[in-house]
Amino acid sequence: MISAFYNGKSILITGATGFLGKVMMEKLLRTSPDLKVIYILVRPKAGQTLQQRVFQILNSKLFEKVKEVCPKVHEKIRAISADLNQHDLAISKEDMQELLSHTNIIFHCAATVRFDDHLRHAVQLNVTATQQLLSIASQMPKLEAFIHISTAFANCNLKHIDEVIYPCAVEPKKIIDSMEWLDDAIIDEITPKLIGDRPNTYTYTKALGEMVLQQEGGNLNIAIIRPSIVGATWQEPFPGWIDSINGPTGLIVAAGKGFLRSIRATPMAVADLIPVDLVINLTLAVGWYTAVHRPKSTLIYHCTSGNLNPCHWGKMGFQVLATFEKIPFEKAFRRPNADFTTNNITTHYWNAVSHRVPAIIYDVYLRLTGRKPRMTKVMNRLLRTLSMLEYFINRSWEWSTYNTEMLMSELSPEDQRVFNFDVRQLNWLEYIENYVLGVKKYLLKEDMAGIPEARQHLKRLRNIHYLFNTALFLIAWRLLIARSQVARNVWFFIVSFCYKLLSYFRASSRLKV
Ligand SMILES: CCCCCCCCCCCCCCCCCCCCCCCC(=O)SCCNC(=O)CCNC(=O)[C@H](O)C(C)(C)COP(=O)(O)OP(=O)(O)OC[C@H]1O[C@@H](n2cnc3c(N)ncnc32)[C@H](O)[C@@H]1OP(=O)(O)O
Ligand SMILES: NC(=O)C1=CN([C@@H]2O[C@H](COP(=O)(O)OP(=O)(O)OC[C@H]3O[C@@H](n4cnc5c(N)ncnc54)[C@H](OP(=O)(O)O)[C@@H]3O)[C@@H](O)[C@H]2O)C=CC1
Repeated sequence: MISAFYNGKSILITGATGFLGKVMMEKLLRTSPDLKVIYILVRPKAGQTLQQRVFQILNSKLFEKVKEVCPKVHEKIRAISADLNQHDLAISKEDMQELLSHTNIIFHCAATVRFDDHLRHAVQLNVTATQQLLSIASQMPKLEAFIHISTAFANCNLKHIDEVIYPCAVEPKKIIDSMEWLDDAIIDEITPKLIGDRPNTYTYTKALGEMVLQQEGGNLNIAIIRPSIVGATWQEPFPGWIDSINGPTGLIVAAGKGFLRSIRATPMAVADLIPVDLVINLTLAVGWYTAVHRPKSTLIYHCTSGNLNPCHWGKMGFQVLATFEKIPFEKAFRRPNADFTTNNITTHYWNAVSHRVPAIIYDVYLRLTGRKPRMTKVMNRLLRTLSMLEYFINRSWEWSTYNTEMLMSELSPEDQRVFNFDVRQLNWLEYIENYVLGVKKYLLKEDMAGIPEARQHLKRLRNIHYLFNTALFLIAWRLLIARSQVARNVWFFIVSFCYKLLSYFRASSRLKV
């Protein structure tokens, strides 16, 4: 039923070149190959035309399967030049006319997902662009549904989050207006006050974006999806696909390559990860439901795992490390062996001992061998990233999921299978193993044939590690016995004990002969 609904439709997707957008295009084309057209708003990027960007995406591994059912995928995608940072989204008059007269469904995925984006930029993309898209949508006579992708963390200042839009202290309109005349220095000064008890501009502006939908949605048929932390594909088009470094993925890379050795996290906090294909299945089901059933009010759907199938960061971290044993990453800096820390003192200690000192030693080695030092810079970036993510791995949230469960019960058995968003069916251990494998194959583009060499490399690193530790111990001991009578006495005791033991064994072996 859902597949049939999208056939013949003209669908507009923003953020189609991003992580979620690509998976959405793929699924739509695979399950509704007779859809009329997917309009995608794409901004030009340096050195690449729009067509080149789209061509690159459609020729990637992700789209291999879809070509079996929809060989002419290229003809179904119509890229429209747009920039969500610009007034009217910088869409040409002709393109705008085409969008206005044909679009049936809008999926608004585009956003800045950077946690530390400047408030002006985050407001422009996550709030003002949403407002402008709404205004465009309100002029579309054939529009059946406007589906907005928000985040489950838009209200992360609360512990229990319901499927409602929570108001922010300052009206979004006022924020949008003030961004036009305030200079950067003043914005920097007021940012902490505006974001209040949220950790960053991202979560704050996503919350403002929701308010804009509520206040300026007019008669539009709107629904909001709030996914938690989106991870690699679970099942479709194949397990483990991922091409984004955001969220846990970057830390999996850093741990697998041996840069990340310790991380401040609460092992028993819920890791509310959700596979990207599951998010997209729910989104497409919501698109269908919103257009066909036209609910009286804007429904919000939490796309989370914690209340139905919880997994904790401790279990997840453990499984990630276990997978590195089977499937090591290539050219690791050190052997993957990360651990969780739970307080400030141990975090500072391990950051110094496991992150900064090895980086300094390696940079000294690079300098001595005539190369440019770079490891300290890499480590500093990693530590900065860790500090940004820490907020989310030391807390647990509860999201109610009545609407999501209601929707599941509205689907036919066939739709429940094709657009499966039942997270209770997910086996975490299997999922995480496929995730790590997917990071290696699709993000790092490492060949599976290189695994034996990667194992050898890890063995060499282990030997270097033992050698280094032994040398360090001997140097420390030598310094100690030069300075302390007690240490000297202990040393003489150990040496004479070993000598006596050796003499005893020699004598007893001679007696036997
Ligand atoms: C038994 C115990 C075992 C322990 C084992 C440990 C194994 C580890 C596995 C599991 C660990 C769990 C980790 C959990 C992480 C939880 C994340 C939660 C996030 C929740 C968010 C809410 C969800 C959303 O709504 S939105 C999507 C999320 N958005 C993001 O993730 C964006 C975050 N990124 C940023 O904001 C920026 O990139 C920032 C601020 C972190 C860094 O900005 P900066 O300007 O300094 O640099 P960039 O140019 O952006 O990047 C520099 C450099 O860093 C790399 N990088 C970027 N992001 C990450 C990342 N997440 N992890 C690691 N590395 C990252 C980037 O690729 C660049 O590298 P280059 O080599 O320089 O190109
Ligand atoms: N990933 C996650 O863990 C989660 C994501 N979400 C939400 O899901 C949505 C998609 O996120 P995700 O796919 O991960 O993000 P990505 O960063 O992968 O993609 C963002 C998309 O927005 C586009 N975009 C950004 N700026 C502009 C602009 N000025 N003009 C036109 N397009 C622009 C990007 O285009 P370009 O390719 O040109 O950069 C890209 O297509 C977002 O709304 C996010 O808030 C919610 C919860 C978790």
